[in-house]
Amino acid sequence: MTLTVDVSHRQGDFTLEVRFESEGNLTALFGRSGSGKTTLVNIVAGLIRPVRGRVALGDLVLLDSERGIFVPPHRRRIGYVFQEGRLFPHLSVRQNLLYGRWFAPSGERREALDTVIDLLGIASLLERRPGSLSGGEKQRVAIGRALLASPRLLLMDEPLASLDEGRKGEILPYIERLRDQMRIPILYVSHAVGEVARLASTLVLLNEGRVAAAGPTADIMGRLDLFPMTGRAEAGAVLETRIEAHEADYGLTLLRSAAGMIRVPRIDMEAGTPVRVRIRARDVMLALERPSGISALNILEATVAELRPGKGPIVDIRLDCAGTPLLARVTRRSVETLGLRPGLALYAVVKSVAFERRSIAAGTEAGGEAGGEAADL
Ligand SMILES: Nc1ncnc2c1ncn2[C@@H]1O[C@H](COP(=O)(O)OP(=O)(O)OP(=O)(O)O)[C@@H](O)[C@H]1O
Repeated sequence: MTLTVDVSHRQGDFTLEVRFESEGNLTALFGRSGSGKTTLVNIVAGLIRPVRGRVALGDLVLLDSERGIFVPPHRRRIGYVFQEGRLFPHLSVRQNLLYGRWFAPSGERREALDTVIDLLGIASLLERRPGSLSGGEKQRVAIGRALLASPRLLLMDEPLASLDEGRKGEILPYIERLRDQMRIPILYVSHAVGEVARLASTLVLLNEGRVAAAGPTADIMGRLDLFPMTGRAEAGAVLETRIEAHEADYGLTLLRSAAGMIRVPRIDMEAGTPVRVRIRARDVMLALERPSGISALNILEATVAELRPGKGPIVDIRLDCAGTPLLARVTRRSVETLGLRPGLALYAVVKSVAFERRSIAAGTEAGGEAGGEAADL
């Protein structure tokens, strides 16, 4: 279902001027603090009425200032998951979930309680009170409560921001299942690049209240000009791959991608499963000749597409690996020594151990039917 947003708004000194369309199952709004993400989400939810604009979900118009249409928030049937779960502390998990279902119009309670409990793995928590749950468990219950209201759209505003790394890793697979198995579009706010790279089918990059770029996640992540906005330190390319085979003796998995075969630590999923991997620019080495006698297992043929000097000694490089962008970060000295320039053919070298669990995830199919668990390395 297409989400169309075209709005203008002013609050204090801040101007929001945003326009995008997304057909992805999970659209991430990504940008620095103060770029306007929460304002935009609140406009979509109907909590803020913008000066001008249009918001539509498929054929359903939620806002159209020209035609005088403004569907009030409680009529939009939009689920909202906040940074902290906001569960009712005096109700059990089961009661919290049933409270969510109360908002679903009768006859449209399509998300059966058991399905949601199973999807989010919260069966063992049902009789507990929120006070005794971990942060990750609370968020899973909050997502469940939102789902049971049969929303047309799910808004998730930094749902993992209050969790530590371990808890984030615990909840990400559930969000992936939600994305792949439920037919509810998700608008997901984050300023964590790893999270967005893993989850988003479409990425909308906001900068100072405007759309700096919007499109498929891999395309946006592969653009050097956006590094200042996506964050230089964590920058990396996203590759869509499929499991080719497992090398049981070595505990490795072989992935097929347009850029070539890639070996990563074992992923417990069947051959053929789509898997998305993120290769950080700082984990990629370059060689003019095919290296031999080297421990790194991944050697990909590439052509230099673009060089962009960063601060100090660093140069960011976009490579073209059979049409797929890969990013590398080397020193200015290496650029000179190797004579790196656009058009030069070379080899990109990536260690298998550079692929940590958090940089690998079950990928999304175009139709959103992928399913599968996140890689369990
Ligand atoms: N009620 C308000 N009145 C005036 N200015 C506001 C109001 N609410 C937000 N702003 C300003 O609007 C801008 C965008 O804020 P917003 O919360 O949408 O950003 P954000 O991208 O969600 O940031 P963060 O990641 O920190 O949550 C900020 O400059 C903020 O100070």
